[in-house]
Amino acid sequence: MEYNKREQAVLVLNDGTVFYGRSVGIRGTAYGEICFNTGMTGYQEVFTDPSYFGQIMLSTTAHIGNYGVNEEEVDSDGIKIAGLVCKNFSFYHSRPKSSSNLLEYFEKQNLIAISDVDTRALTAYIRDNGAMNAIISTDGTSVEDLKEKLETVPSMEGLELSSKVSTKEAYYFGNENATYKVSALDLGIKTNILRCLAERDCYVKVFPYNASFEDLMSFNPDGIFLSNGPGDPQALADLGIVGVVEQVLDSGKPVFGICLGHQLIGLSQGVHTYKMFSGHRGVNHPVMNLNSGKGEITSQNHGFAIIKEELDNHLTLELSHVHLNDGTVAGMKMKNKDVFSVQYHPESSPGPHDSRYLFDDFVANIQKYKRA
Ligand SMILES: NC(=O)CC[C@H](N)C(=O)O
Repeated sequence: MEYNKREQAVLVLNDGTVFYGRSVGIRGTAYGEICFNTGMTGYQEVFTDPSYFGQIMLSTTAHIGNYGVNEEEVDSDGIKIAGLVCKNFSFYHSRPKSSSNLLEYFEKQNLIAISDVDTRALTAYIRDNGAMNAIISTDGTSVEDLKEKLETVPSMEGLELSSKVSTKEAYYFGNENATYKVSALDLGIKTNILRCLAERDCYVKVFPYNASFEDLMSFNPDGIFLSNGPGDPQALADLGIVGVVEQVLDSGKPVFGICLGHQLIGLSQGVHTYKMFSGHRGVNHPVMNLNSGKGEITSQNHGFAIIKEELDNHLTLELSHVHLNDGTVAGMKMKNKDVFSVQYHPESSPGPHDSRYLFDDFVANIQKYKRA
């Protein structure tokens, strides 16, 4: 359909603020927490990242869709965001490696999306007013009805969402003749993490979020990986998963945690998480590695974080990486164990590869463990 013939669409924020645009997905309404991602490229990886489940994605980059869709550039089995808000949506794309255009992809995957929104104003508004729920509608529902619906949408704080995106059955990833074996707890794992492990000679068995410690050990792993994922980490911990994490840390095997996995390691050691005023989502977040003294530009996607002060003089944990924009906890390690975790995304899909060394460090810990 011609661009200027697309139906009018509307976005309503929790506080009643309204923005208008045009529908560039299917007809309907979608709701969730609205969050902005500042990455200029990598939209398909972002849309399929399970950590975004339940969130309406606001893309600050001015163009979405211009390089189409490539079936290989996914981080899970399909789109995970609840809806999309963007400025210019491209109905035409140009790229030899693309298999279709973004509109067809949205239609196939049932995504509700609106374009032609003043995304600069909207981003500034959310940045100044903090994380909030929103609803977008492309089917003509009145603003009054949308406001009413919005009142019933739960806050992200207190929401457990790993159960909605985790695998139902355990599965294997990589080459079964690889040198190392890793058990991964899937709390909403991004496929590129599995690729990064497989590339480093690891054969991975991926377990559902509610796997027991015994399940994870049944693979006789040389190391354990705790994944990223959506929702409030405390709500997931309350399901009892924090007890499994504690057993994993006590096992003496090397452990690596990313994002939600990192937050769970903290919760298992008695430190707390909090909901950030405005999360970190993009591909240019500066982080300092306190051990090497080097900076790294990282890919990030989180709305919760570890309370930094609680790491001061902590019995078992110490700070290893700091976010240079706001000083928040970007990474930590256990004092007497080969256990470390980061709040950001070293698999960087999308994003710069500065932090891929963390996968090498994990494998080095695995080698050390196997030698001992
Ligand atoms: N990428 C992630 O794992 C996100 C973790 C958690 N859901 C947060 O928003 O902080």
